[in-house]
Amino acid sequence: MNQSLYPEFGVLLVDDEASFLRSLSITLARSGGITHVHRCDDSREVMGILQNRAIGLILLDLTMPHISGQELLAMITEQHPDIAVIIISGLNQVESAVQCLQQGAFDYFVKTTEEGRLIEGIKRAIRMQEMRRENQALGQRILNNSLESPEVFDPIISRSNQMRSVFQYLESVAPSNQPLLICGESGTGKELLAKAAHQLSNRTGPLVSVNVAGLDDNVFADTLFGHQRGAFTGAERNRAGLIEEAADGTLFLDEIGDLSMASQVKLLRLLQEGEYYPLGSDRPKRIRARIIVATHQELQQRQAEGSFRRDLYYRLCTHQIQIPPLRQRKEDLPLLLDHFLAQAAAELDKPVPAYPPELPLLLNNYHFPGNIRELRALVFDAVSRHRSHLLSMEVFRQVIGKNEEDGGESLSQASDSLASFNPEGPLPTLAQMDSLLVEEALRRADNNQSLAARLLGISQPALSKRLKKSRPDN
Ligand SMILES: Nc1ncnc2c1ncn2[C@@H]1O[C@H](COP(=O)(O)OP(=O)(O)OP(=O)(O)O)[C@@H](O)[C@H]1O
Repeated sequence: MNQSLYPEFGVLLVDDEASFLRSLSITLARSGGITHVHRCDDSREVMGILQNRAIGLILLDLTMPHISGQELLAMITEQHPDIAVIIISGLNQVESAVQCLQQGAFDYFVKTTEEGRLIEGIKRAIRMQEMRRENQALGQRILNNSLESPEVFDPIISRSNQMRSVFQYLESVAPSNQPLLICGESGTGKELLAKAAHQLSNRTGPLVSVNVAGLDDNVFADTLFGHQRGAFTGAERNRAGLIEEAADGTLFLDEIGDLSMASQVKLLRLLQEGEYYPLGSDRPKRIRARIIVATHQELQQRQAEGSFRRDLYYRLCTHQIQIPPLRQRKEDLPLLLDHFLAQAAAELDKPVPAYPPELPLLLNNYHFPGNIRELRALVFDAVSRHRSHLLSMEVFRQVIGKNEEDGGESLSQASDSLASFNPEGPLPTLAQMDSLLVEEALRRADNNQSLAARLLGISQPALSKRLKKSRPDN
């Protein structure tokens, strides 16, 4: 994608007055950053241009010699129904406006319309076209179950279908200029996905990342927008902000859920207007970076509490990805375990250790509150302490055992499971529950008694005693 051009598809301006075309293209570039523009001052050439160029939006005059705008509109909506048409007419007539809209025009403006309103209307049409194209691309990928650039996802180890859908979605929205919101618990790989999105966008500029949690509003503005010499005491030189550093690339704002209310207003304005002012400057600059934000917070809950702006949330969530936590994609555990063992061994300059067959079972029964980051840390710790040829389970047992003892998440998970009792059926007795739990633990532990005992929070001899009682043949 050519980064100096926006949007990704062409915008065709059609008017018999060449001077109007010139001034309109200047306005589009200056006030809307819309630069992917073709001009045509001869209505007879329009249909030929549509055959040869990838046009997504047409700004069409009505009164023209040879073929009138209204005739052209009829031809375009019939032969190219996927192209949006906005009428920009010298005539301020309700009747012709209504006719054009009925014929399929997206919007209708008169040439004297205030510039801001006109640009906003054109941007609305661009956004709609972008989303339509993304939807089509996504539908196609899901139907074919395909990825166009699978190599981009190589660093993200996964065989989960949920993650595959996330990758397909990411490929469809990566070329867009609209913001991308990545949500997911801490350690699920949000930053890795932001990197993949940047790579897929084929932008020529860099990926610039910043964690905005806890940034005071002035620091936030200075970091993003930069400042002019003399803007405040100590500002001895002009300094470019990260938005400028990320020009033609991607600006990744991590932990957006923790942004202060004052900074949320600044970010909203930036996204709405596409412009910002470096501190101390009264000359606006246009943003040329795509914005990706990530958070581990529930933004909808933060809105309800009043600590996250609703309008900002709606701006950010045009494209949204929810990464599932590791406990919901346990099929990834064996792959990740092997991946981190190899990585740790290489980094620590040791041979890749083998591990006892109980290890995957133990991991499989853990809820990983810290997700993949936690698994990675556990494996690195185990490999660094490892001496014999077989990896010791001790590191894993210490952490996993401690977490289970602390209750916390696992207690709430246990009560989630209880919620699955049929409220209208009879309640099982304690004795029945006792044996159900033991059976379930043995199933999950693949009949490994020491692991099953750990899952049940009892010692192995205690479990063995119960089993002897309930299954005297054992
Ligand atoms: N699917 C994966 N395959 C390989 N490594 C992964 C995967 N997911 C995450 N990781 C690794 O786990 C660690 C945490 O990932 P990352 O920093 O992307 O998570 P995050 O969701 O951004 O976390 P936080 O919310 O705390 O910022 C990194 O070392 C990353 O390389």
